[in-house]
Amino acid sequence: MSFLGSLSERDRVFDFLMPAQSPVDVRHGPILYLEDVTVSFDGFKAINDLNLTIDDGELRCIIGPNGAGKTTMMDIITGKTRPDTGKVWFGSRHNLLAMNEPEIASLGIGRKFQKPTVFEALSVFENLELAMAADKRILPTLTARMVEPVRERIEEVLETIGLTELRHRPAGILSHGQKQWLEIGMLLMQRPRLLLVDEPVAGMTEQEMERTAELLTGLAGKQSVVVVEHDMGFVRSIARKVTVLHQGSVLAEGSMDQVSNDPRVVEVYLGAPDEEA
Ligand SMILES: Nc1ncnc2c1ncn2[C@@H]1O[C@H](COP(=O)(O)OP(=O)(O)OP(=O)(O)O)[C@@H](O)[C@H]1O
Repeated sequence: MSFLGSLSERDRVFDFLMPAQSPVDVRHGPILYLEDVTVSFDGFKAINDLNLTIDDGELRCIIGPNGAGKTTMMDIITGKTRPDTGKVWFGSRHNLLAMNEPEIASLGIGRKFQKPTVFEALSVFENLELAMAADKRILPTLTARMVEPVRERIEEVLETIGLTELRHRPAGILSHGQKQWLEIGMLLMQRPRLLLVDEPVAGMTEQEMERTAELLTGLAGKQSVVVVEHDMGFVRSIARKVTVLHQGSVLAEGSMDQVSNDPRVVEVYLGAPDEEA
């Protein structure tokens, strides 16, 4: 049966408009749970007995010096890197270590890499449309027969990312910040439960940073958001709970004030208080 034919057979139009197929169970605990996770590269422990929990709807900032293991941690959550030991669970139902990358993504874990990867020749709207289709080969068919729920979802996301006015402009003309928001929008099209965002404000203007802070804090609650960022001013502006990674483990965790006054954090990462600003 053709793709469009199959649509008429179904009581719902697109899977992306529905919650993740196998719901994440957070009734008795966090949405993300890492226990005693260790991974070595050629004998070097990039992640070393890491324990981390993220609550449903939480916005968590992860900071730490270069090489602390932040990227490797994200790679483990998304299934790109397999740990040597430990447990990684998404809610109480999904053991992420038993799943591959596409399976993990389909649970509703979206990852935003530092560099934006939008399709520059396509319009903002088309980029969102493209992100919606799990099978990108169906895009031409979809464009010709746009269904209302899809359009509504795109409009909703355009509003969230603040690009409604630019919806018909090619993504190539967007500023760096706008491209980053578009890419976040592309992830939102799939209604993720957990968003992992790597250095979202690198290269942004002050104004773009402020808008990004509003965007990310606005997303929290509806989904869980984990932000890895080096810009301490930005972290301070969005932070609720902050986790400091160092040598592959959690060095400190708490409010921004708590961690930035922790002498161990000052020593390995932030420097003397007067250098912090
Ligand atoms: N595939 C790999 N092979 C060998 N070593 C690796 C590999 N991936 C990461 N490492 C090492 O593991 C450590 C942690 O790296 P990671 O990129 O996770 O740190 P990070 O906290 O993200 O750093 P940054 O802030 O610079 O992005 C580093 O010492 C890095 O060199």
